[in-house]
Amino acid sequence: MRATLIIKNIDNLITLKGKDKPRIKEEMRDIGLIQNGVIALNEAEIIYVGKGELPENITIDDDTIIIDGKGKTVTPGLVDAHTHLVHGGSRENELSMKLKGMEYLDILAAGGGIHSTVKATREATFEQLYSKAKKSLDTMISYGTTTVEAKSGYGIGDFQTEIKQLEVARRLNEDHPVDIISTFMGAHAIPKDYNEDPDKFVDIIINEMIPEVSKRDLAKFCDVFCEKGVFTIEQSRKILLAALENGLIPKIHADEIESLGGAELAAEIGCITADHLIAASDEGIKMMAGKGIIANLLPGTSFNLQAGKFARARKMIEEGVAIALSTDYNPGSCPTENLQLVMSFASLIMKLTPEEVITAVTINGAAALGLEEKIGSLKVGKQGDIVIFDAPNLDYIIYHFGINHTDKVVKKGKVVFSK
Ligand SMILES: N=CN[C@@H](CCC(=O)O)C(=O)O
Ligand SMILES: [Zn+2]
Repeated sequence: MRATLIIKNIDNLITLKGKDKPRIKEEMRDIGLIQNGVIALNEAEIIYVGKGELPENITIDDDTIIIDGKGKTVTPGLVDAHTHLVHGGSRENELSMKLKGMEYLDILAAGGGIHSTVKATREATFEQLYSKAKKSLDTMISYGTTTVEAKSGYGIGDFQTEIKQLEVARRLNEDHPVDIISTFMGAHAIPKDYNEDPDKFVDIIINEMIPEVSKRDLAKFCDVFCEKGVFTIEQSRKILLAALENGLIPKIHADEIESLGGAELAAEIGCITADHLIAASDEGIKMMAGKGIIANLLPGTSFNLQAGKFARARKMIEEGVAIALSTDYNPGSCPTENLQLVMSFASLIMKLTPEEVITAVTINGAAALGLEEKIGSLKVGKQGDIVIFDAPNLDYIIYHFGINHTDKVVKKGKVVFSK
């Protein structure tokens, strides 16, 4: 078979070969490392992965792109399965408030935080949102991210703004090399007009918004911010059950700040992921393991909220919960697109091994988006999404933190970023 692109002499080729399922426990440390590796693609598809030379049945010609992997570490394209990609404005004005001791939920309750991004997002045109999000996608791809989840959630009471966000994401998915998977998050904050009767807003989400998003095929997932002062467990349950009834896959911002029982609810409903989980209870973690719910952890947010608390990733792995890692890129609690930095935080602070970290941002990230059969590992037949790191080994990428190690990014068989 003809190769259109090959990468050869790869010092460390991390394939993540193995089952197309979320990896748990010791599976998270089995990364399918090949030294002196070679990989061949035919257009968007991987046609060979091995050691040494290409076999004779893989042919090359003058048009084949040949990349030398000497001194490099090669991995599957990184998956960022939790972002608030499309939004207006930025919130650096919150830094001085935080430095004075004001906390995230205090800023939100005072009408700032998410509410100020809601205002900026409502005021922004489609084109303004598009070009701001496109810039972020360009940054993400430069750090090796090839698939991104993008939530709505900055329209809240204003459904047209939610739709505008989802339509921007849809257009960017068509125009930009990064694949974007959309999530409807109308339940991101209680609009001020419904402060006295939040259940009325929940009813609108359930009876009007979710059916319309589903009918217009604007999102694959539905998310809710289940948190003290935001959506209660009971309200979150209703919203996620309505999502299921309308064919949207439920996921949840769970136990980010307070231990409300979000992890338990994720297990009860059968969410694809529960995200954040900084304050998740022992019981919640056990229940997630029992039901196979993926923990999508966001250590960049813990770092930025200065809460001094990170999700108990080691405990989760011991209990058999599959871990994914994402940026949570958003203008308030985690203003960074840099997934490599998140990988370093996960190891240096949450004590994951480099092998567990790379599993979390590849095959487990893919599983967090229901895409584990298509992306997340380098196997024959899978999509050719690949990162070439200018790093001699995996540990180096994580240990040498805060800089961009990407040399090249291949998306669907095409070089889409080159240093
Ligand atoms: N916590 C809720 N949502 C985001 C923050 C959004 C914002 O502050 O604008 C999060 O995941 O942390
Ligand atoms: Zn979030």
